[in-house]
Amino acid sequence: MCGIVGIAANRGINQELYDALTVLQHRGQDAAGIITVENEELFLRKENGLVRDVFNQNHMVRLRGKIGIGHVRYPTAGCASSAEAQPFYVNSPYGISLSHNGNLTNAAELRRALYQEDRRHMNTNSDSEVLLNVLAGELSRLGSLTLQPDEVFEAIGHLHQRCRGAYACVAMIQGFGIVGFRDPYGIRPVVYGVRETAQGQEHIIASESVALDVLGFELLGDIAPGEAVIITENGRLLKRQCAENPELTPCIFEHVYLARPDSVMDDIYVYKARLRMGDRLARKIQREWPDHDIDVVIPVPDTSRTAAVQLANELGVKYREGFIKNRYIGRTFIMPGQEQRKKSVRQKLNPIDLEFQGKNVMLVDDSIVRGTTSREIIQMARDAGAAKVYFASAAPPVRYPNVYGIDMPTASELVAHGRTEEEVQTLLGADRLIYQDLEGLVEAVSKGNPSVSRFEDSVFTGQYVTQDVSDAYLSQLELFRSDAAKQSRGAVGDSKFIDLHNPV
Ligand SMILES: O=P(O)(O)OC[C@H]1O[C@H](OP(=O)(O)OP(=O)(O)O)[C@H](O)[C@@H]1O
Ligand SMILES: NC(=O)CC[C@H](N)C(=O)O
Ligand SMILES: [Mg+2]
Repeated sequence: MCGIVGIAANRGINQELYDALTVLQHRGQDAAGIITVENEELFLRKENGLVRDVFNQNHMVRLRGKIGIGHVRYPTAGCASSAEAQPFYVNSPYGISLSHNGNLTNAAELRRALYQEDRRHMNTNSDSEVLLNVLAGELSRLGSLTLQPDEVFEAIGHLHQRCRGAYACVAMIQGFGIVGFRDPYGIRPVVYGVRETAQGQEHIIASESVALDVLGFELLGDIAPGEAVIITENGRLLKRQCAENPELTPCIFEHVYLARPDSVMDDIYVYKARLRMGDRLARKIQREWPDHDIDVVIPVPDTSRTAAVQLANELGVKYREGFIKNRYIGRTFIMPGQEQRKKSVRQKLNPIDLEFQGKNVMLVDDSIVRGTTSREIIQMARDAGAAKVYFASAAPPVRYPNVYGIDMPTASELVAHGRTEEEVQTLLGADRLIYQDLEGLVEAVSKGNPSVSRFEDSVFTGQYVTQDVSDAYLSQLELFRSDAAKQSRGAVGDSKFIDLHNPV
């Protein structure tokens, strides 16, 4: 996942883009960027780091203009170099920049075709640069001197025919406006909204509705799978379905972990979906372990809190905040290397001993992925004096790699891959481990919008909705993106990179 935003307003939007990115920071902590345009001149600032570190006052005053787009990055392709921070920019045609959330599954083929057919050269391994060049290629074939909305819609229709995988995007086309679009399965989220001002309407496109709330925009809706939404420079909003067979299949993991609880996605309140995950999990415990001896339910902050509170309610057991989170440490799971992730769990969470001493505690997390957090936290609970340590996961076992914008490229790094639940329990050192069933999770999420009949749930099932993910593709991905591969290339961190980017 990454966070994307685009704003077209009647006054300077640098501060609002910045504010939107801070609200989307949970979607990517590695790099951030903003590009704006004024009088045909583009202004770009992007760098590795958190939003607050990337932009200083000098950068902000130089980001002039009433139209712009931004990005926070969590790399899932290429490497962590600042050269792959987004938005990406290409000068021809028109001057186009792009912020992308997701991951293409046919980036390598597209890259070859772009060189052979269009003589387009790319110097990074980022799939987002490929996507931008596909868009640029289509627009240069179709676009007239004064670009028309119909031409943009048609170009995006062609892009859908060529690109595979997940892409929720916002592009800025110099002299035209901004355009948001979403892949034909709608795997990653993207919404749009409007704000009335004395000077007329202003519009926003963003990954999550929470960015609209904070900036005072009214939510108009989600960009539908395959759809494109154009906001022209003079504030007109137009939308059109550009894909032939769109089918909404949103990523269910957004609801488990990725999104903020105060966002609404595809008409589903993430917060309520998480409450229902707690409900379903409680029911499973009541079914399978009616004579449980849990004294207290303790969440693993932050994301699991919502599910845990409901689980405790349903079970009629005390809910206690037994771990205090250091608010200055970000999300551990989306950190780039295993060493950093492991170290951060201990730095991030500290137990309050008296909530553990002599008690049978049930720790609740939203998910167990590599097992980094659960292993550490179970040991911390024991060290704090717990009599028994039970562990519950609001999601089913994560057993398969993700290829659509979550950096889980390697099956063998997933603690539940090829293991039974009992084996995972032993490995994590829990006295009992309970996972949510997939049916329970799907029910919890889809109840918010029963018209969503299918979710992208490959991390649990190994079934990939785009149907183009072969074993060879997965092996290739593992070869390039596993923790071990990144480590041996020295690709975690940025110190090796020079300015015209040389991938490692
Ligand atoms: O099994 P693992 O590989 O450890 O991954 C799962 C953990 O990572 C996430 O927490 P994270 O610290 O990223 O963020 P949070 O504070 O939002 O819960 C998630 O909420 C789980 O706690
Ligand atoms: N997580 C994402 O959405 C990442 C976008 C893109 N694939 C990148 O690596 O930059
Ligand atoms: Mg967590």
